Amino acid sequence: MQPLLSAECLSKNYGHGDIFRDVSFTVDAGETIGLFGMSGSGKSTLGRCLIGLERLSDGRVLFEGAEVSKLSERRLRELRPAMQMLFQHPEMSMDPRMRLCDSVAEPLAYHEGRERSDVFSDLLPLIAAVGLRPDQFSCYPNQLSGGEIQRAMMVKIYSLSPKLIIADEPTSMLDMSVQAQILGLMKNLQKKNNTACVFISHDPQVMLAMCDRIGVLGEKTFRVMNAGEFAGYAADLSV
Ligand SMILES: Nc1ncnc2c1ncn2[C@@H]1O[C@H](COP(=O)(O)OP(=O)(O)OP(=O)(O)O)[C@@H](O)[C@H]1O
Repeated sequence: MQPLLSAECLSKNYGHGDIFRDVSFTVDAGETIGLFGMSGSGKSTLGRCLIGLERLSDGRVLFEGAEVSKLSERRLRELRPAMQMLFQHPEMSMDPRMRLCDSVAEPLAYHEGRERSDVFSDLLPLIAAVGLRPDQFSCYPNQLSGGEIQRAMMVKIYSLSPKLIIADEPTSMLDMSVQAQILGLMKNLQKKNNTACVFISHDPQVMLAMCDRIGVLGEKTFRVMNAGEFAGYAADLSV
């Protein structure tokens, strides 16, 4: 079976030497693969390259067999709902002047050519699934907590039924108990929708809680480990 995503010999440099080099891995439908590495190792850059938000220096990314960098603007726009990104600072992905009901409904409304208010009523089951109340969506982003905005962000992203989510440290700004709740929600939604995920984090415990396999970005090296192997590697790091 063809993988959902194939990363083949990826390299990136900004003109001052490679940030990462020779990165290869695959992601199957419904699978979560971690990207782990120290600060500055290139995790976020790699995540952006995977879905065509940033240009690679070398190598190619195939999404459902099609090379992402060779897709036309139109095809990339059509594919956008299938490839979503969840960020560390969800408030930056929400327009501060827009009520949350409009923000979360906007992508699906745009994609399907419908009114936002019409789309919002379709999102009620998803809103319940992430543990929010519909009335909270009358608020502006600055009226909710970080955990609540990340939940609202999940409504916005999952409304598009993505096949792949690049989650870039989505819980690192949240306290431990809220972090555990959000990770649990992500796991449930992924399982229910068979969504694949590339989960970026520098926290070994989060990697082990979320990921089937983990790609470790080292000093110009990249190695994919299974969870057992990674647990041993992480234990050595903390000695
Ligand atoms: N647009 C850019 N232009 C030049 N250098 C960049 C750019 N974006 C990232 N970098 C550099 O690439 C390197 C990797 O950055 P990146 O943010 O991908 O690392 P990271 O592993 O996600 O780090 P962190 O865990 O601290 O978020 C850093 O040295 C950064 O300064």
